[in-house]
Amino acid sequence: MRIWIRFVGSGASGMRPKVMEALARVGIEPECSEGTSPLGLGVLVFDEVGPMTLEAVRGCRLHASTRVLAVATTEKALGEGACWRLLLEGAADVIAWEGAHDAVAEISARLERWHAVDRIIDSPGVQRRLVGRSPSWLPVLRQIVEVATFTDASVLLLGESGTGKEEVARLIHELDRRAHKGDLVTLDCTTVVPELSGSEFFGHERGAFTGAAGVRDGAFALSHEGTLFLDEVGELPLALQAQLLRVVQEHSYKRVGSNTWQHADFRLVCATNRELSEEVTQGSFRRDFFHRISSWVCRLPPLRERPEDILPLALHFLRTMRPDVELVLDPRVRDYLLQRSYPGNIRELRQLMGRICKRHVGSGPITVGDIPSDELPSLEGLCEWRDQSFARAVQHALTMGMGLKEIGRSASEMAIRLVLAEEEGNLQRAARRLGVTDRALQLRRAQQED
Ligand SMILES: Nc1ncnc2c1ncn2[C@@H]1O[C@H](COP(=O)(O)OP(=O)(O)OP(=O)(O)O)[C@@H](O)[C@H]1O
Repeated sequence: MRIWIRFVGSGASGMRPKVMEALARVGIEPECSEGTSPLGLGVLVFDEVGPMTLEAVRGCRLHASTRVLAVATTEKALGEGACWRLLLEGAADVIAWEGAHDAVAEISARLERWHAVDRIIDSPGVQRRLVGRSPSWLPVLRQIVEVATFTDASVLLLGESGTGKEEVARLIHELDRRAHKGDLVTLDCTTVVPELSGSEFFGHERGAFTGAAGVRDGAFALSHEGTLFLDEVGELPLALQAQLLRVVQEHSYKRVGSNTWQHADFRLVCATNRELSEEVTQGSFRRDFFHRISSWVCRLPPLRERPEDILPLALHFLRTMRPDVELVLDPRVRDYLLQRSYPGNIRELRQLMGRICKRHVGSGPITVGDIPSDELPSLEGLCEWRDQSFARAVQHALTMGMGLKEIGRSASEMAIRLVLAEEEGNLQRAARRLGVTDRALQLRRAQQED
């Protein structure tokens, strides 16, 4: 496992030999990252949460793949809310070296777990299914992978339509490590008919009701040792939520028309695009049921919060739709895809790429003529269309109290991130696209961290 380490402050630097030796004893030999941009997993040792420490933690946010464990030399350094500040600035966890029962064991346990999660994320199984490396998406994906692989917790997926909830449910099932894994059973709660819902969920005995000609297994039995995915769980009627309380908690239930308890061992994954906690407050969703389905809540970001993923997703869809040829996007099409809004999120982008693909002929780049005519911006609206999202972002920054310097810095930081994502981390190509030299781009990134 390759990790980096950085010491901030004289007190921390003074501890360097002691820390390095202790880590080496458990087989961790980190590379010192002073002056370079840290990439991947790492440890930041500091003696106080001052501007230098906060800036160093912030610098790690530049690469979505970087994860930093902040280690205070003393417990005192974490007083007065300092650890929360570090977390909010981007640290993945915070511990104190002194005062910890066994600091090295704690560091090593965390790094090993994060490393295992990152390896799973890099595996073809995950990469094929869920594309994206943006700073808004990667932490969410890490959570999903961790909870799916290392726990049996039920998961509640929240997110707008088309953000990938069903795709994530499939991944959770795939990553489940049970030895004799059962099936993934999906039940769309919008299609559950109240009169038949009992049978749908619990199954029924022969003759339980008119038309029940034979014994039938319900969703709980079918998902035994597997995963039960309740899609659109926000649509479940209140009365049905009450009926499901016991089985969701204790995993035992009775078939309709039977007095015998059955047991089903399933992982529950629920999804909704509704704000369930608000519905709980309003009384339109049961509080007790909400708590039982939400031992782990995961909010999938809308596509507008992960602009760096738009082009990688678009190229991924092109590859799946036209596996015979490596299609590329003309710069103006790239620009169009980045400027456009996607109320239907990833599904909308996928559909758009499907339409573009159908119009495209040959094996050359996709050009503006491949964009369906009803998708084109009107001439009058063209300037506005191009400027709107940028203006909105600047407006937001101003509302947040950011000044010209910070706005300029954030804009170039974003441009660098977008281009690096598009160019799959290739510095030379990114520098060419940004109109700067490789060296200038490297310096720019280093400055952003200092
Ligand atoms: N990260 C991703 N990488 C590649 N494809 C994705 C990704 N996320 C979603 N998709 C694709 O986008 C489409 C919509 O995803 P999905 O059906 O999972 O969304 P959803 O949130 O469940 O939508 P809804 O709430 O409308 O049911 C699917 O075709 C899915 O394969």
